[in-house]
Amino acid sequence: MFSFIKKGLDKTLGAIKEILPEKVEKIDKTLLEEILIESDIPYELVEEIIYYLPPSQFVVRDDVKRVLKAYFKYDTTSAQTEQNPFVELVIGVNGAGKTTTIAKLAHNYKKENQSVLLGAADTFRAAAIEQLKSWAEKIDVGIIYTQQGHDPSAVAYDTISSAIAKKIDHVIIDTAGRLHNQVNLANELKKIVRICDKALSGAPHRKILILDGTQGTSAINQAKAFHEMISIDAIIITKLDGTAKGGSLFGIAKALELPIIYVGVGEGKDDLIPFNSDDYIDTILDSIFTQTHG
Ligand SMILES: Nc1nc2c(ncn2[C@@H]2O[C@H](COP(=O)(O)OP(=O)(O)OP(=O)(O)O)[C@@H](O)[C@H]2O)c(=O)[nH]1
Repeated sequence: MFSFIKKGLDKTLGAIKEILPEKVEKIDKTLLEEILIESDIPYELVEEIIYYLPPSQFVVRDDVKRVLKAYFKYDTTSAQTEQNPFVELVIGVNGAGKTTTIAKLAHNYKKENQSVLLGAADTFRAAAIEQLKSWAEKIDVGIIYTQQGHDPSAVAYDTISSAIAKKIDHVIIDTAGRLHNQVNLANELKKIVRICDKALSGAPHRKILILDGTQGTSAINQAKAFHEMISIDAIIITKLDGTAKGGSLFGIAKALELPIIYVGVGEGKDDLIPFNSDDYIDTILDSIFTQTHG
């Protein structure tokens, strides 16, 4: 797992190495500040991190770790997936990596010998339905879909009902990332949430927001808008492998006060790894300090 997060942070670690070619035992806070800014931690946060460090000009690994770790206090290590079916609603703007992430998530569950049914409730674009169908085939899981333009809530309802009838463990429902306008989108998402609850009281059990990690801090505003619409439960950051902005996770965790549950580190079905803030922070600190973790 450790090497997996390293794969996702490869470009970020490369950028750190440009600033700091040799690892150090103690780091000058001015240099640390530069590294944190370069990895796309929002500036106010960098200032805050520096403020919470000991007053001396040079700081050691443990000092930095303690301060960085505090930003991930919302993380949960285990998912509350005891409900059957466990219903997840996946939300995010087009291109964030929603479809791919749904496939990866489904593949993960399958690897744990759990059954999965997908619901193609992004009925706004025909391509979205086709793309999810093609992934469902590739990873060999069932999918409920309808024609473009049909009611997405009906798809959500049918998917959950079908999963209950077939005793399926996991339902993952795709949603539209964009409609004609923002109000329509909000209304549609709220309706889907209501209808899920009608199909199975308490569903959806987890509303997951997909954020593109290459967008850095600008993803935060997007996330806030979705959070206001339907109150998100957890975040997945995609394309961490494609960016040198690996530090943006601090900004996202702090601004949204939500757990980051997985990160996407590639385009394949196995490229979704559970997010562990200790591994993430240690991997970054390993590229700065000679002292190893543990
Ligand atoms: N490198 C990398 N690429 C990713 C990752 N996740 C998704 N992608 C790519 O990002 C692109 C968009 O992903 P989609 O899953 O189609 O995104 P979407 O949000 O469903 O977007 P629409 O299909 O436009 O609604 C695709 O080319 C994916 O292969 C990731 O973790 N790493």
